[in-house]
Amino acid sequence: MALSGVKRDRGELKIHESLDELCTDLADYIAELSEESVKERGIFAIALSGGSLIGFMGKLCEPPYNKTVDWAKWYIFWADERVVAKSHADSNYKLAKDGLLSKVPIVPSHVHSINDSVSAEQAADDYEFAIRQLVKTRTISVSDTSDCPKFDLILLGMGPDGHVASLFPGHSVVDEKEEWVTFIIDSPKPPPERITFTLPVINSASNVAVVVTGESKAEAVHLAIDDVGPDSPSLPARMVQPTKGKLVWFLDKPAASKLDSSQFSK
Ligand SMILES: O=C(O)[C@H](O)[C@@H](O)[C@H](O)[C@H](O)COP(=O)(O)O
Repeated sequence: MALSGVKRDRGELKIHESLDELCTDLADYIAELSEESVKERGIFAIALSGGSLIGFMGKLCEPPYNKTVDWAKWYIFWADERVVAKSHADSNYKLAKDGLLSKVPIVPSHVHSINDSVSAEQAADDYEFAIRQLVKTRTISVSDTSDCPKFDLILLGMGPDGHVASLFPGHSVVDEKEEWVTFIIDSPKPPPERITFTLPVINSASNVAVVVTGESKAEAVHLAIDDVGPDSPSLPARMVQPTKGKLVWFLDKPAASKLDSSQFSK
């Protein structure tokens, strides 16, 4: 059974005994949010990331979810994308297409991937423009407190350095406040050219889930969640603090192994 706890300002923590348990819990969580959102506004606007996340979402392609989720109402976006051709092995679009989107009946015109034939800067501008059009028509809701888009769900992974989306520690993109989508051409994790949602957009979402597994990330999980004091490095993952939305961490035991355990109950 998963351990869970709520940490003030750091959201809900769910710690799983096994990856299989984590995947089932994640599929349940996404399916429930999809149902709620479709009931409320007829649409589910979800932003994906790359990395191991897509593999962890695999159960959505299996019964019962493949038949019970209202896939026709899903609109797909990317919280970050590598600026490579959509057919390239590094493409987050390709990862999601092969691992999820091609296996469930999503409407092709609801899949909003980046323009991969222009520079990173242009791709970020084009993506922000596309999102602005969809906010205008309320395919994506709008935040009550800013003019930012309010995605129904943003799914993030986290690197061992504490990066989320393509917001890397110490990089100026972490401080971007004006743009919704920005770009980098010097990513420490290859490939170097990427576009990424900015923190104001991530923090305007109705729901944000960060999915993190493995011992190599335990220290960053600790720094992102525990009360570590002002002298500790402020990781991008720690800056994920939805203003009004709900934050949930999906962890396995190795990733959670350095967390202060006093916050959990069975
Ligand atoms: O495009 C990317 O590189 C990702 O979106 C990135 O932010 C990823 O989510 C983390 O690096 C975690 O990746 P893993 O789960 O594979 O470690």
